[in-house]
Amino acid sequence: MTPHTALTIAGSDSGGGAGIQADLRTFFANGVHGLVALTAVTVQNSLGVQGFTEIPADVVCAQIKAVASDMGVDAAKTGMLATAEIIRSVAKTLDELGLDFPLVVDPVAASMTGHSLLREDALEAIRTELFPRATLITPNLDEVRLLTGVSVTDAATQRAAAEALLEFGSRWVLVKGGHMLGTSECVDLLSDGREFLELSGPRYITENTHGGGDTLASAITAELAKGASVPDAVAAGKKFIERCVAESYSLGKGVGPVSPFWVLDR
Ligand SMILES: Nc1ncnc2c1ncn2[C@@H]1O[C@H](COP(=O)(O)OP(=O)(O)O)[C@@H](O)[C@H]1O
Ligand SMILES: Cc1ncc(COP(=O)(O)OP(=O)(O)O)c(N)n1
Repeated sequence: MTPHTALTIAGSDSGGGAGIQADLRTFFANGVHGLVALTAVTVQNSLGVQGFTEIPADVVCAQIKAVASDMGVDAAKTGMLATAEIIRSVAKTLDELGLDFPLVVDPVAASMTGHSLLREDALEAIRTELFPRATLITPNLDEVRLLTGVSVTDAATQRAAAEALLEFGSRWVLVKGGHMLGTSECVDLLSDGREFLELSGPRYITENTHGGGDTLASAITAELAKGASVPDAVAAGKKFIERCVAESYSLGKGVGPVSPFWVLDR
């Protein structure tokens, strides 16, 4: 049987923990065929990002058009987009394609080691060009602060952040709570402005969470590709990432990756 398809528009991580590497294995683990539009090649390992080179915007868009026109796209996600020019071109290409599939926008601004993954002005371009086209946006708390100025420290500020982010035009927002300090639970807040759904799970004690945001967003995208509603897709994605964090491992001298290997025993 031909599987559903999910497209990732994102950068490559030479360390294999995040970016398209994380997206493709998550798509596979969730039973969808992964398609790729590569935006940048990063030089990185467990200690951080040493640099990156972006792919020309017309080549990024040519990849999207090539797979969409031939294979079809059931859902798409964006990760590292590198430059404002790439972001504007991707938005235009999605419009040309009619954007008739769900779009998950993970507004990746920096690696968890603090290295920027965007050139100047690019986060603003994600906000203005992609958020209004997004089915769901999935910022972490650093990205929430950069985008809205809201510092999330508890449930009330998490809700205020969700409301502020929805003003930018996405249909749904997931304010991820992985970086909330002093909590024994990891609570992600999903909202469309009417419903506010708290997705709560145990906080595992580990430093090795590289690729966590990418893995969650691509697990959600895979579920959307198969036809799930946004709340069901996010609930499934949260279960998937929890297990990946629980089984994360050390690799290299710095931050290790979340683990997809448990799916082999399913
Ligand atoms: N230590 C942890 N234990 C369990 N789940 C976690 C942990 N850290 C992050 N998560 C979950 O992983 C996902 C990614 O969250 P977060 O770390 O906030 O974003 P990002 O990886 O983009 O920085 C969220 O669903 C979050 O709740
Ligand atoms: C190519 C690439 N894309 C995304 C990231 C971000 O990954 P990470 O630093 O692990 O942050 P989260 O996955 O936790 O958001 C990256 N480093 N490289």
